[in-house]
Amino acid sequence: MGSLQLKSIRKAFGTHEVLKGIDLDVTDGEFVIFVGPSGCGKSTLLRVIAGLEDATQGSIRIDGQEVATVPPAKRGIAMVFQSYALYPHLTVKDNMGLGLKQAGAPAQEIETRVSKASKMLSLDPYLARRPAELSGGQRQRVAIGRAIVREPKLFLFDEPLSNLDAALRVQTRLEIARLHRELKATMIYVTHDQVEAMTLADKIVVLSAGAIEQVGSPMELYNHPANVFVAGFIGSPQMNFIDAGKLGESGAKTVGIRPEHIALSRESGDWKGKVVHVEHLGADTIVYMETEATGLLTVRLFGEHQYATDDVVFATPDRNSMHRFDANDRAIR
Ligand SMILES: Nc1ncnc2c1ncn2[C@@H]1O[C@H](COP(=O)(O)OP(=O)(O)OP(=O)(O)O)[C@@H](O)[C@H]1O
Repeated sequence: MGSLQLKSIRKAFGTHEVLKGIDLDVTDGEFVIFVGPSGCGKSTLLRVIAGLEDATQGSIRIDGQEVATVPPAKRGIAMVFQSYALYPHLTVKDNMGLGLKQAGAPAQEIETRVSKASKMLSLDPYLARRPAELSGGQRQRVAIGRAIVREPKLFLFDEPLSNLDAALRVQTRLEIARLHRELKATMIYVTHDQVEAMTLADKIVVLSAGAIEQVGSPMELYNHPANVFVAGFIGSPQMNFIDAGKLGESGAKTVGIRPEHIALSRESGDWKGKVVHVEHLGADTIVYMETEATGLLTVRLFGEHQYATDDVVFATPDRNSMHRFDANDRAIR
């Protein structure tokens, strides 16, 4: 079991309030991802859950039990850090078993659990090595293995893949998804990476300046962002925002349209403009254009296209996919 309830969590460092009243329910087995701009409080929230920081106020319940005053080691939590935090002088096997050993588990039990985790993570060939003799990806797997052997109620990950190169990030991301399926464990994960958030999460929590902007499944956030902040934060390239007045849209202040919901033509369309830059990504082409009606517009086209800077083009938005926001930047449903 591993459910988590946060109620009115506040955290201040001196007079600087970093978390401004966080309420969140995580159900057993859920994969929850915290995203938000740098400094919004993601890591602090994770550290408060782990007990590495004390909340200034609020309640934290794990499986219904208040843990705000329970020390980190007794919360049934295992945390995986970006920096791996392995002991350099211990072998992989001893690094993985250390937590259990310190908790006084019998040697046979440690052996069994380490062996099971090392098979899950394909670490068997490296058990006798020390961290310095491993690649970054292997070290991160050891750090994950060390968390698994403790059989925690909650796994907490703080940007675990950000020190890995792009290919290894993808591979490790798939491994974490598989582990989540196999372990059916509750996981809470902080990342900067949109793709990680969209592909791993059951539920994404979007934070800004210490408060929750929206909680929802990846597709809920993508299709129904609650406000301009979430609309601009989720999705890459970013949603286009256009002054509603310019489009003759009454009742809205801002209209949002995602780059993938705009069609381009050389002959005709709603907004005439000029291409200012083109990015050829192989599978996609990103066209940046300037139109009188909208200002700078980003358009994402599937496949290869021969548009070039200074071409005159017409953009047509898919009107059914437009988002409308009121004067308070809230979505109009
Ligand atoms: N120990 C501390 N003392 C004082 N201020 C702190 C401390 N830890 C964090 N902060 C401040 O709290 C705010 C939130 O920091 P936090 O690390 O939680 O943000 P984050 O969203 O994880 O950022 P990033 O994405 O850059 O890692 C920042 O303004 C940071 O400077």
